Amino acid sequence: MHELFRRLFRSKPLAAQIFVASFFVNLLFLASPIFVIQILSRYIGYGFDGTLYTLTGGMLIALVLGMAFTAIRTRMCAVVSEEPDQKLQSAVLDSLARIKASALERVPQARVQEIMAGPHVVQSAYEANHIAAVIDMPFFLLFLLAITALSPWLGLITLLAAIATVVAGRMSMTRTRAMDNLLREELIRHRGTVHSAIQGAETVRAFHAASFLSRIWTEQVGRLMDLKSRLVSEKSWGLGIVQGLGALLRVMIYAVGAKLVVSGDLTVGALIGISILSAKALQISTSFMQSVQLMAQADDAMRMIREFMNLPRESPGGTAMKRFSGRLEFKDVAIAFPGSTGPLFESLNLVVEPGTVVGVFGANGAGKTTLARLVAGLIEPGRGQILADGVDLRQLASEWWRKQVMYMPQEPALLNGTYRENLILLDPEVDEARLNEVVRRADLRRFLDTTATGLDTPVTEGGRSLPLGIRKRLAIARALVAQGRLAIFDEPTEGLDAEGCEAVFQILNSLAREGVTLFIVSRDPNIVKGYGMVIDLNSKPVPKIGVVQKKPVAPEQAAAKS
Ligand SMILES: Nc1ncnc2c1ncn2[C@@H]1O[C@H](COP(=O)(O)OP(=O)(O)OP(=O)(O)O)[C@@H](O)[C@H]1O
Repeated sequence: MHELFRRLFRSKPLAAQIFVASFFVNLLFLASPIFVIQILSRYIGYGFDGTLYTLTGGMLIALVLGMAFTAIRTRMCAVVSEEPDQKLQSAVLDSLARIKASALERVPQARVQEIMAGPHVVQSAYEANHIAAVIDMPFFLLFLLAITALSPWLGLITLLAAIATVVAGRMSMTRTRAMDNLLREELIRHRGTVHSAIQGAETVRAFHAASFLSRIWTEQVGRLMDLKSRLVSEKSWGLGIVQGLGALLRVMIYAVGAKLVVSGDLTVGALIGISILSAKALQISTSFMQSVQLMAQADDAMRMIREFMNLPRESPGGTAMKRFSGRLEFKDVAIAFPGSTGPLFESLNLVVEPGTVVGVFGANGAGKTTLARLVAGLIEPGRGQILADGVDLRQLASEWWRKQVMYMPQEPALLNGTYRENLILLDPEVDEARLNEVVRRADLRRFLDTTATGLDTPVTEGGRSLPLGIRKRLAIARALVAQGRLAIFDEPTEGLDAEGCEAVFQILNSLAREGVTLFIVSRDPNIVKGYGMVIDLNSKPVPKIGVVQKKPVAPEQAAAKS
């Protein structure tokens, strides 16, 4: 409800107009019972056709006006949610893009998906008809007053029925809300399993994992079905009560009303009119409760979204230097992941002059990729500092820093867009000539020539169906578009064929010649020969630093020397 008022009173004039329109919508609804009462008591009583025509004409005008006011109100209620819905959508997407990678990694993917779907839940709850249903609630009094004016006893019965509807709805809402939350948690777990089964479809077949999967599946689906059936019976209990109350109200109205008619305190026409009015009054209170229930679900979705949006973010501000030379300094850098018994590495102290080729070396799991991600500014050290030209990476504007870095991750992922859109992410203004040059350097031309639309071919499923070598080449090209003074290549030749490896050597050589600082994680002996400096992460917990060449040297030159 708080969110509804927030949305509604963002524009006070609009809120006032909606209330005025709602007043007329409800007032005009009174026309039909009045018509019934008048027809029954006047026309049937006196048989004068003029009365019938006048009443019918008036009724038709009221109907048309009622429809017009309803349409106007619906349009205005839709406006109430337009901007907040759009803002929520973009805030969620913005959070997804800006939350620190280390924080995002701790949220299960299935939960992130649920959070991303949250704005749709909120949107459905705040649709125009639900907003109108809540605003209609005060006008319940209008109908109650009309009934009470005709018969206080029947007014009291209607009031009691409406109170019972709201109380029953409230009780049902409290019980179903807790169950809804349980169901959501269970669904998130189940979606995680589904996701891993889809991602690992090949593994499931190759390792006969179907029975393993089916055990987990059966347990999860069993819990889900149990929760769903409890929820359905809870909801149908609530629905049953509401329907029962509706029927009970009709019975009571006619039973008490009939007695009043017989005793001469009420006319038949008034009884039928009251019946219409009380049905409308009860419908207002029922719709109100249904909409409030949806809004409570939206509140839960909003709570999840808010928790997500409160996760630590990359700073939007920060320093953007005029020029970055490529000089890096590591001061007492240490990192440990939550749940691990000790640091992955610590006390990393090192100065990397511009143009140095730094090789990162270590066994599987030694922390090579972690170090590469630290330098790329994707994660932050637990202790110490990484300085770029003397400025801590944490103080740099992340957007600016990413443009200084040509980063090629070990497992490159693409976004669903075209190849071109993926390549120009860091520099959407890059000209065609440069793009073609980058494509040539990454040895992508041959592959692109096999496609009908070249760079404009769409990427689907994040590029997972593409051969690893092509994904790597695309990732290299994407990195090169940045044209920074620091290149971080994580296992650049892993999975590449001879031509691909050759293209990587050439790229590394030319970058080294241009004086770009190279940070390379690789076991490829041809690249290893080119290292000017080595960080050995096998030495635990303090990495060993080895200076292989005093001066920066390209891999190609080193290969020639050996
Ligand atoms: N986000 C994370 N959360 C928790 N632990 C992590 C995270 N990222 C990496 N690790 C752990 O840190 C250790 C080092 O991982 P990293 O990927 O840096 O190793 P690596 O040397 O690159 O390995 P490889 O040679 O297999 O590529 C591993 O034990 C890994 O499980």
